[in-house]
Amino acid sequence: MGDISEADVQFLKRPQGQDAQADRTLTDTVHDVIEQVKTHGDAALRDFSAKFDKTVPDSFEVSESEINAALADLDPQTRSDSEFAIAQVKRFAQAQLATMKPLEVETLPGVHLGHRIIPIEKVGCYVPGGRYPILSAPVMSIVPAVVAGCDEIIACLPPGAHPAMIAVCHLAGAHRIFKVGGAQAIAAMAWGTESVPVVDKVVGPGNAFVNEAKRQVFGKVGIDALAGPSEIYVIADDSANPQMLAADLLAQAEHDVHTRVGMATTCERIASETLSEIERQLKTLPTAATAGEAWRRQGEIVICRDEEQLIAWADHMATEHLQVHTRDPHATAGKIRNYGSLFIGQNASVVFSDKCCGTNHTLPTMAAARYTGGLWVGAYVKICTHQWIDDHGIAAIAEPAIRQSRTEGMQAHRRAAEIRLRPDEIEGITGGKRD
Ligand SMILES: NC(=O)c1ccc[n+]([C@@H]2O[C@H](COP(=O)([O-])OP(=O)(O)OC[C@H]3O[C@@H](n4cnc5c(N)ncnc54)[C@H](O)[C@@H]3O)[C@@H](O)[C@H]2O)c1
Ligand SMILES: N[C@H](CO)Cc1c[nH]c[nH+]1
Repeated sequence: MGDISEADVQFLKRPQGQDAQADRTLTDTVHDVIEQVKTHGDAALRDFSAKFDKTVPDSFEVSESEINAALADLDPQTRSDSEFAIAQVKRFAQAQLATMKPLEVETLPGVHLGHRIIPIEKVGCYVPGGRYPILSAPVMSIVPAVVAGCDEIIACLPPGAHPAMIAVCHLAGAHRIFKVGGAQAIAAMAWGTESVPVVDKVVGPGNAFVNEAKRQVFGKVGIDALAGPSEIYVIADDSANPQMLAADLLAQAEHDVHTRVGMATTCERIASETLSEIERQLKTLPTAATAGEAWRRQGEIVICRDEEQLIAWADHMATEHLQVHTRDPHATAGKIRNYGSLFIGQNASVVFSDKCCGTNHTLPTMAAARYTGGLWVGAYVKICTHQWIDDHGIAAIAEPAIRQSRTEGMQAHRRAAEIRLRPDEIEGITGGKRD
């Protein structure tokens, strides 16, 4: 398993290729945004807000009265649904945090090693808000930071975002909220401006500009993962329901014309029925302009020989969301390695995780699931090791360190080890005869 390519499977529908020129333009645009924000601070934020968001707020920071107004205007049912989502995400994050334990272990007599779990002090949560007011987005980025115990949690969202988004940022637990969007928000949180404070780590999903900016500021600040335009993949056998598959694929396709959606199946009937069903459902979908374009550009349907090939293909795609619609979905799921989050069986639609079931909806895209999972409470803490060595331990650990340092020609390292084993004997340090 593992080595599989497009030549091994049959395509009923292929996605269009990536546009390399568009990728280069994105990189250059974002580089310019970051440099301008780094050099000119708030003045650059004002320029980019005018250019990309067509609105410049009087103040980038959301005031207490704006928060209160946003809370007052929040429809009670919407508030209670958001509070439900907050509670669900909090419960799961708390349970996940409880699996992370501090460690103290004596690996040799006298050699004590351990780690502590330390919350990151300042985190910046990017809350996407360009196309849709995704009310669960602030919940996913902010609630785990609260659970982790971060001291300073700020949120940035586009200046045109719906006020309900501000209200949910507040309900989720953000300490300060800023109306700055896109790459300029990421640059502001990484480098700081007169209005926006520097953070230690930037988290959260966003469009291609936001993700390219996260990639470019990585190093100056930490980032969670690249969580770009949404993706969904479904693997299915002949037991699947094409109407459900089409509905799930279109649900992600409505995000963005860059959304990658696809399915692989061992059953040609399911493949062609899903293809027709997508076209049928698009006719009545109010967001068909975006969803239809995403499907035409990025949609794919693949036919695989058998379940083994289906699993190899899913691992090859390493998509953000992977739904498993087979007769024994738990057995199939247990064999898959690469996914941002796994949705096992027909009832587990991505839409539930998107909104409120409690797993985090911020997940790796662009095949980053090969090397990372999604945003979680663990992304807001550092696991930092420590050690202490008593007199028994010195005897066990110093000799190999001395020999290794000598072999490497690292004489200062050798001396620093030896002074602890034979304190009076080191020439050049304690006046002894040994060097
Ligand atoms: N992977 C995940 O976990 C996940 C979760 C939620 C949302 N998403 C994705 O987040 C994205 C949200 O995108 P969005 O656009 O609605 O909101 P967004 O907040 O990510 O981006 C809006 C910002 O983009 C900037 N922008 C717009 N056009 C620009 C241009 N031409 N040049 C430079 N900057 C520009 C603007 O400043 C604006 O504030 C979608 O692609 C969605 O699929 C992903
Ligand atoms: N599917 C997105 C993550 O890729 C999250 C989301 C929430 N609501 C709708 N979508």
